[in-house]
Amino acid sequence: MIFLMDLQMMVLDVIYFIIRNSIRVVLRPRTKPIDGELVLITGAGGGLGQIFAQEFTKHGAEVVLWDINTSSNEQTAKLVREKGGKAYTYTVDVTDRQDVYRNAELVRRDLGRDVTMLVNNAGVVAGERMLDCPDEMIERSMKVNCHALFWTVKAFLPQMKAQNHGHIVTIASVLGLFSTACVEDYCASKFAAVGFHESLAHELLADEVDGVKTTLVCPYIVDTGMFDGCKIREEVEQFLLSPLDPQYCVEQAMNAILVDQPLVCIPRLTYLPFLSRALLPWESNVVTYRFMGSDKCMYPFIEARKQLLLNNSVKVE
Ligand SMILES: NC(=O)C1=CN([C@@H]2O[C@H](COP(=O)(O)OP(=O)(O)OC[C@H]3O[C@@H](n4cnc5c(N)ncnc54)[C@H](OP(=O)(O)O)[C@@H]3O)[C@@H](O)[C@H]2O)C=CC1
Ligand SMILES: CC1=C(/C=C/C(C)=C/C=C/C(C)=C/C=O)C(C)(C)CCC1
Repeated sequence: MIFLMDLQMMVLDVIYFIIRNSIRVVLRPRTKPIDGELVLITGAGGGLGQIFAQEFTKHGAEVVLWDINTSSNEQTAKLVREKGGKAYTYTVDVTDRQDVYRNAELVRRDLGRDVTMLVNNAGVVAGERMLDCPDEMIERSMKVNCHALFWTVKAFLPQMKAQNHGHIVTIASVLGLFSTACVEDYCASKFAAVGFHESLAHELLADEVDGVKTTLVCPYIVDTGMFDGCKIREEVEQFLLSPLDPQYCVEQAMNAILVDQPLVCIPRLTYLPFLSRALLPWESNVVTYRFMGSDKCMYPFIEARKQLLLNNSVKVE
């Protein structure tokens, strides 16, 4: 009897959330205020990190900027301060867990308060075909895109849980939900990041830590330079899916974060290949990939990276 009542409640809840989320696509729910929050962004010196820092500042939050590259990180801080915001910079290699724990402690001591929002944004890609890819590059992708999530979450989640207040944001990728050829290191690490994030979100809910929110951000190609050269079929790119403007991508991510949305794919159209991967036979997906030119979309990207490396080594010599 209790089982049947639970089943009925569950079905009603499922229907309620489908309707609620469909309405939310049209009528955006009210955004939460984040003035006074302390937001830590990793990879803050990069394309998206720099814009995230400015967007969080616009909403009144203070930002702690972590990057392995001191000068680009300082550049982000400068942009934040020019906008009247408060930024604190730390040079951190997120793959080095002792460096992460040490700097987390430093942040706590320097600022005398806890980080309340963590944006795991640092990311890398090898940009080599599987068999040409040096082992160290594969390891680096796994360490930056996946292992680092464990270290930063271990460093900052305990205080969020203690206060029952916080937000963990993971910048993954659509390539963490479906894959394509020649980015094995990246796909493996981003699928892992998605798995990590979702399991953590379930853990928080199972433990009834309802004040710590989670948002998984999965963007398509963004024009930051990271995937320069990556190209699908011209007609599809032109009429359906062009690379995202970084500012647009971050604004969409912010919209999701500020309404505590658990998952956002940017643009929305990329939910489709995610669904078709799960629902259609493998071969059906393969023919779709061929038609859309997404089977070989990384070929020009890898060529461009090779060219870049060649030019750089020529310059060094
Ligand atoms: N660009 C795209 O097409 C897409 C990107 N994404 C994801 O968005 C995120 C941001 O990407 P984007 O801004 O384009 O990339 P960028 O390369 O512009 O920025 C990444 C930043 O992370 C830093 N970083 C790299 N390794 C470490 C490390 N070990 N410790 C600390 N910081 C590190 C980089 O420093 P340095 O420059 O010195 O290497 C760089 O400043 C990534 O997670 C990426 O995977 C998702 C979908 C699409
Ligand atoms: C595979 C695939 C597509 C192309 C996806 C591409 C090209 C994604 C690139 C993503 C990047 C570079 C993410 C970085 O994090 C389409 C056209 C959506 C159609 C269906 C399958």
